[in-house]
Amino acid sequence: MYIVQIASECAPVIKAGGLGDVVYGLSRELDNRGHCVELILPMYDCMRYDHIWGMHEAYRDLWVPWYGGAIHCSVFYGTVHGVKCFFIQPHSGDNFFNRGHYYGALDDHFRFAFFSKAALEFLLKSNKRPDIIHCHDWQTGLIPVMLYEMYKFHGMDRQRVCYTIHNFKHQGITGIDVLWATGLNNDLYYLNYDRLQDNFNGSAINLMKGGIVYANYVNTVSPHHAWEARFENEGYGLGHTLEVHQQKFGGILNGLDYSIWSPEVDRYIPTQYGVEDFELKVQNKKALRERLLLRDEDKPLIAYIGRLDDQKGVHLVHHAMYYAMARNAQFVLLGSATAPDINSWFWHEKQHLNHNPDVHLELSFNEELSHLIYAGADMFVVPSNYEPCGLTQMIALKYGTVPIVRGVGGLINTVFDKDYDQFHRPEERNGYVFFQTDSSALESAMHRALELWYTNREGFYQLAKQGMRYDYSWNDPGDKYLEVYDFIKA
Ligand SMILES: Nc1ncnc2c1ncn2[C@@H]1O[C@H](COP(=O)(O)OP(=O)(O)O[C@H]2O[C@H](CO)[C@@H](O)[C@H](O)[C@H]2O)[C@@H](O)[C@H]1O
Repeated sequence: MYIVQIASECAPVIKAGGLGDVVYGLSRELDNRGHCVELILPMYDCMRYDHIWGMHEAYRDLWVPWYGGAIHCSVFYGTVHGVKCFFIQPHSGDNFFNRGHYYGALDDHFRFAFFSKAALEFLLKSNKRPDIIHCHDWQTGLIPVMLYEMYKFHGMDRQRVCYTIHNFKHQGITGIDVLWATGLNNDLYYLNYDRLQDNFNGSAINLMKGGIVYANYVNTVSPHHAWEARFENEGYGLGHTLEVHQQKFGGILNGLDYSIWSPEVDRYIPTQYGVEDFELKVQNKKALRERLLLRDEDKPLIAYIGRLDDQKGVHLVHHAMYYAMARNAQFVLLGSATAPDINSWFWHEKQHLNHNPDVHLELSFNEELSHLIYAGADMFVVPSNYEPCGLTQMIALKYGTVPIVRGVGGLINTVFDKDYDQFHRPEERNGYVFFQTDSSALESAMHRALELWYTNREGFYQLAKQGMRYDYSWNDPGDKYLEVYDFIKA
């Protein structure tokens, strides 16, 4: 099958979070199975060019219609660790992708609407006719809309779209100007409840809703979150739209690329290990402590890695840090915040705890360090408010780092409580789960994990090894996406 993925991220060249991992991992999986997979991405100034091989200009004069005129673009081609990628570079005063960051500009809706338009225009002009176009999140929500309302009439009538939602909170709610910019124009037609009109703001369009309405198949990234999005408030206002389109909506759990995320082959950790030689893991704990100048004593080490965002339950992350200290454990945090208040809160904490030999806050994005933390920590907290899938708990499991998670979204599909899980036998359980959003709920789960570490070390290691035996690779999700593609293919 010929599959083109269109997305705003692809790890490790462009990674702000889990979207990048998934776009890369799924593409590689499908490629390994013999399918032809190509990616179309924006050519950001700040992406990691050191991960692109053989970059060269592949299409010189791509003129992308935009408002009444057209924007001149070049398309570059290169491979990212084996995955074929096209990068779109517009030459215009708007500097859409030369902002020094991926997201967070005031004109983000225009930047990614332009990207969506340019990606389709590139497919059209270069005569690429994939069986499946797979696009992701609000940034590419307009792709199925433009495909079915415009490009279909220019010879792209056999392309089918799978649309994956990684985060319902960010939907791309914007004014009708975007319709005029992209040439969809007819605002009365699109500003309709059955099409792009936002479900709550009648004069705004919602790009994610457009993706849901027009795509041939829509999914979010775990079965439980698919349920939450429809029946609880986790669809952030799109619940009714999902209800209307329920026959083409589902949940497919993300996978992990174990050629990158496995302690047996990880290039970024000093000592590789697996279930059989689990005792070597402690060497990475030592290396992590050395690197972060933490005291080397017989104490458990608890970690958090992730965006510092309301979604991630930052108040509980903060609480976990102080609870760890109160329980004579160590805590390492690697995260970055985009919201100024959360950012300054954690910088303040960092200064306050700077000389504490049991805590380290690393407030940056650091892919290499994240590997050492997964390998070096004993426990890993994920106290999210909501979590469509969550990759960090799955990575932690693979590294024998016991996850302590809140029971929401994909966390509930992947972590099974050692003491209370009712659906898995004791030897299949792999972590700790709590449900409420208050600090005592978190404390009770952390307490159970710490007690096991302090009073029954062998039992704790046994639990860690049970986690390592789970297979959260792309094997199974790869099958599921291919079933979807087969089902919708023309
Ligand atoms: N400061 C930092 N330094 C280095 N690495 C860092 C880092 N902060 C985060 N990471 C890495 O980024 C990834 C984050 O994965 P998450 O599942 O938490 O994704 P996120 O919430 O961004 O994305 C959304 O999409 C993904 C993918 O579908 C869903 O799993 C998730 O639930 C949904 O919210 C992990 O690989 C993690 O190691």
